[in-house]
Amino acid sequence: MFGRFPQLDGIQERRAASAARRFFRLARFHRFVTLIGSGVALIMLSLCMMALYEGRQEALQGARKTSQNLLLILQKDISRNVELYDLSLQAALEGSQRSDVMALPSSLQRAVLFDRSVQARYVGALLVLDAQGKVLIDSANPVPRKGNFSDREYFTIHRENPNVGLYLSGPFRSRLTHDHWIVVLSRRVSLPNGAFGGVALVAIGIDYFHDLLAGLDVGAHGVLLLVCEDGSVISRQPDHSNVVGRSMIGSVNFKRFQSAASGTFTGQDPTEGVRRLYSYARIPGVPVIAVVAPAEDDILENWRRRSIIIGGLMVVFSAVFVCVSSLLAHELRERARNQQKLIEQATQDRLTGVSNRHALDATLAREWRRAKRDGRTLGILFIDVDAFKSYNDHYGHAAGDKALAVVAQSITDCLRRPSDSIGRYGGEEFVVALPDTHAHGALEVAELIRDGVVRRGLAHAYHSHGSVTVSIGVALSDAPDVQSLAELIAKADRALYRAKAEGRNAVRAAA
Ligand SMILES: Nc1nc2c(ncn2[C@@H]2O[C@H](COP(=O)(O)OP(=O)(O)OP(=O)(O)O)[C@@H](O)[C@H]2O)c(=O)[nH]1
Repeated sequence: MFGRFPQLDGIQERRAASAARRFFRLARFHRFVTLIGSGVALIMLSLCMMALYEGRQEALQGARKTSQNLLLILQKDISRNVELYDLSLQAALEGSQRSDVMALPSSLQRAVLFDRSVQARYVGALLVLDAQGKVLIDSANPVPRKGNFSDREYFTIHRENPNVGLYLSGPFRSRLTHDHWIVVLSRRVSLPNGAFGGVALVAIGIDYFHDLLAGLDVGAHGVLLLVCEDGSVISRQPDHSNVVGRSMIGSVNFKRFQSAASGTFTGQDPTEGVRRLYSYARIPGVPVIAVVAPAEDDILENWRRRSIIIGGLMVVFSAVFVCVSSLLAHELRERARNQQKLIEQATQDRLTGVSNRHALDATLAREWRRAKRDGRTLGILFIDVDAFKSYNDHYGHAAGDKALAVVAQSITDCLRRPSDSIGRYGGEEFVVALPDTHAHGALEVAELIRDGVVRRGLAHAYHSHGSVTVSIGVALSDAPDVQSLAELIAKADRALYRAKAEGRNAVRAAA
């Protein structure tokens, strides 16, 4: 029953403590691994989305710049040509007002009035009309062609307003050139007294605008447009021939073109349902608005393709990252569990669930050191199950094991402070450590334990008390003859011996 208390192993205790620390670190950490993994994946996804969004904005910005450049080309080309045609117009107009020029022979007169620009590809004819609208001078024919143009809008505008200056008409079909679409650049002829003397005009074939737009690329679904400020379409790419001369008045987009000298906006083409990035500007010197409108789908086509690849890869990568984090967390959790099992196996008595001898030794050593350091009293209860040999002999070893587990649980139930601890010392012997406990308290706990075991009522017909009982020896570390833990245990052991000798089911304090 009584054995010598062995030397306590400090190294083993430290190892157990460090294993426990590792376990708690792992246990705490694995909960955060999935969270951190998901957080990192989310951050990576957000950064990728931001970069893709940035790419989208850059693509739109690039398209806006390209459109501005195209507008500039349109503005310069049209302005320069209008300026040249106007110079020819002014020369012809001034010449036609000089009597000496008009008195020249026809071929000489034409050489003075018309420079070579009137032979340019897109110029239909340069005409000077008299106050009744009849052709006075015709650049295309030495004998002026017959016709009266007093009903034309440009004619009435100049007749009614002397201050119009250079006027560009909307597109209309020419009477002189087989119904070809033209626009007319015109100036008023004023007599010396200021009265209306007719109109000088240059007819420009609409093909000029068409060819100009056809040379520019705005993507497969883009649109280029030249429209008069009064709303009549001069040219459009594509669908040029179907829309020339049509009015855009009432169109939402046209209202926006009118709202400022230049600008950009994203809008829907009402007839085609295509979203386009519209850039528009007025052509200096003439009442014409140039519009460059690439389709949003064309602008973003490359960006979309890139986004799908990068975004898809990023989503897959993030998912893999989260999966790996979860696997890592799972692995850590398993390790923590195994670590916990190992700790339990290393410190727990399998049969009773209380601390095994190894852990008990470590606990007793620690509490002894603490008691000595803090000047407090450590109480020790040495507990032995009475007549356990005969219990085993009569009820069998398996029943004996169960009885030991019941006794251990009964003892554990009596320990009220968290610092109190119990361990299986060996066989049917248990030791309870009661830190910071004086004689009165230790005896009280011992009595509680003894009584508790009796109350369990585990039948033991071959024991004089009729049920399983325990005997308890109590010793305290503040006794003058106790100089070491081994002496303390030995003292408790001796007190237990007395309890056994004096009838069992008893508590005895060390003398
Ligand atoms: N079932 C079981 N029996 C055990 C275990 N450990 C020790 N024992 C038995 O406990 C008995 C202890 O007997 P003894 O030391 O003679 O003491 P006792 O019969 O309890 O008599 P007293 O202590 O004088 O009351 C032995 O028969 C051991 O085999 C165990 O884990 N399970």
